[in-house]
Parts: sequence; structure tokens; C-alpha cells
Amino acid sequence: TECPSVWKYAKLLPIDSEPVTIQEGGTPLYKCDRLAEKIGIKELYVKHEGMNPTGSFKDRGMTVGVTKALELGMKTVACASTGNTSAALAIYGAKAGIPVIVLLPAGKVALGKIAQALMHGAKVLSVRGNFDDALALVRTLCSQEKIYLLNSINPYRLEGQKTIGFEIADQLGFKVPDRIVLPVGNAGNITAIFKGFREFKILGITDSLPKMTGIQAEGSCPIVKAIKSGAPAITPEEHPETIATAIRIGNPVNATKALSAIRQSGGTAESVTDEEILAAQKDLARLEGIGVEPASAASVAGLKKLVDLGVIGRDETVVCITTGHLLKDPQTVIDICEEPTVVDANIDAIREAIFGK
Ligand SMILES: Cc1ncc(COP(=O)(O)O)c(/C=C/C(=O)C(=O)O)c1O
Repeated sequence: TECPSVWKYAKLLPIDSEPVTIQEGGTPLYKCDRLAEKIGIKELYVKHEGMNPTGSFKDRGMTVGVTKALELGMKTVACASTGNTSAALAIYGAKAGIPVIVLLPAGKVALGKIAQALMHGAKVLSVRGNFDDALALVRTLCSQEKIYLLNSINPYRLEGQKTIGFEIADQLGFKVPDRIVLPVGNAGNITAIFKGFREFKILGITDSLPKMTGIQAEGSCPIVKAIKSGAPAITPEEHPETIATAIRIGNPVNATKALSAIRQSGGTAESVTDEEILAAQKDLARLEGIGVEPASAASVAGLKKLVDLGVIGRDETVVCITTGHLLKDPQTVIDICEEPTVVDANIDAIREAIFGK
């Protein structure tokens, strides 16, 4: 059988040429019974997008976006990023053989992501400002030069990411889950996944739509505030703050589409504290063996909060999307875990450390 990947769904993607691919997609959908029991719901799956080649779901958008860049005869690609978008663009640009420019918020990008962007040969600019400043600047650059902008304002990114919805439906035997819960930053992914489920329904492949449920960090949650207030648009946040640096975004470019996806699907949005995010990161790792970076764990933290609040029913079938691998942000893990025990190299010291005698 065909290896599951983004390009399994090529007929539903707006690409006519040979794709630039590193076999992205086809990520595991884990049934998480121990985590489900702890949270108190009947059926919980985790779609682990950290298992993509570059370690995040961004690969799906970039395989389509970079292929389209070549189709359009673009010679250089660029993006602003909280880290994962830039890592993926660096890798797909390298695969495509074209130069990559990335703008990162100085001091606010996890180690693994910077390592990827640098090693794969991107021109990395560390901007003295936040992600939103960097995004405004790269949009200006791409309007002045013939450089292809590949942030999720570029619709081809969302075309690739909608395959997450296709795969979940595929993996559940075309039984659509009641709800998808995922972290929201620039709000491209929640928009894209809803599009995927909507397209499968229009094609008659499935017969329902999941409730799209976006989770943000309490210190960076413009989408949540708009959903709770019923506002037609977000109020951008000047100083977004969270340990989950991947979603430290105050002015999401896809806000309008995301608000529509949440409202059309009967979903919701909720915020969680950094502490709740880190607790969920540990639960995923220690109950299910799923290693994620902090932002990804916001999905599980938000699920727990919404179940406790009675917003999510205990009999719902829920899929949480974990968006990035633990190895992207090892420093945060070292900072929150207990130190290793240093021992002398002899069996007595080992036994003492383990058995205390
Ligand atoms: C691990 C992780 N989890 C969730 C999100 C939020 O997805 P969107 O709501 O579609 O933005 C991101 C986004 C990262 C960037 O925006 C970037 O890399 O520039 C992420 O890296």
C-alpha cells in the first residue's frame, strides 16, 4: 500500500509539478487510554505531528509551499517564525536548492529550532522585537523584492496542513471525531484542519464535522478573548508572553479564518496557564510516552480544563494535536525536571542512589 504522507492526497492539492518532499506526514494517531482516564473522558487520541521529518506539522505546509514557489519561478523564499516554520523552510529550501531567509524574535526561539535553521543553511536574522514585528518586516521585504513569503498568510501553507484532517479521518476509518483540540498561535493550523474535514465532507467521504477547539496561553490569547466576547475580530496583544514560545503571537494573521472555523464548527477557544501547559507536557511524556515541546501540550492542558469546566462532554471522542517534538526545546525540559543524580563510578554508589542503602 501507498506510504501514508501528505502526497497520498495529491489529487486534493493545488500542485501540478513534482513535489519537493522529505516524506512528511503519515504521523501516528495514538489512542491514549491512560491520559483519557486521568482527564476523565471516554476516548482520546493524540495526533503526534512532532513525528514529522523536521519535528513539527510545519513540514506539511512547506512541502506544498516550497513546491509552489518553484512552480512560480521564485528564486528565494522567506518567513518570520517563532522557530518551527523557519526550521521547516530551511530544510525544504535546502531540498529545493534555493536560498532561505528567516526572521526570528531575538532571544525567544527554542534551541533545537535555531540549530535546524542554521545547520540547513538559512540566512537567520535575529530581530530585536517579537514575532509580530518580524512578520511585519518580512512582509515588507517580500513586497519590495522578488522573494516568496511562506508564512501561513500564504494559502499554500494551509493546503498542505489540511492533510492533518484527511489523515485523522483516514486513521479513524472515516469516523469523524466529535472534537479536535489544538494549540493556536498564528491560527493557520486550526483553519487548515477544518478545511480538510470540510473538503472530505463535501466530497462525501465523511458525513460530519468536528468541533474545532483552539487553545492559547493565558499571556497570549487574542483568539480566546474574541471567542469569549463574541467580537467579530481580534484585538491584537502588544506584549504576548508565555513559556510556550512557539505560540507567543499577539496578532495572528489567520485570526478571521480561525474565528470562522471555530464558530462554524460549534467549537470554542480557551486559555491555559504556563503551569498547566508544563503539567500536560509531563503527563503526555510519562503516561503515554509522547514527547512534545511546551506549545504542543497546550492542547491537552486545554482539554483537561474544558472537561473540568463541563464544556467538553466526558463521552466525546477527542483528538488532540501535538504540534512539535520535545527535542525542539530541551532547555525548558531541563529547567523544569529534577536534576540527574551524580554518583561515583562504583556499584555501591549506584545501589545507594537507587535503593538508598
Ligand atoms: C509547536 C507549535 N505548536 C503550535 C503552533 C501554532 O500553530 P498556528 O496556530 O498555525 O500558528 C506553532 C506555530 C509556530 C509558528 O507560528 C512559527 O513557527 O512561526 C508551533 O510551532
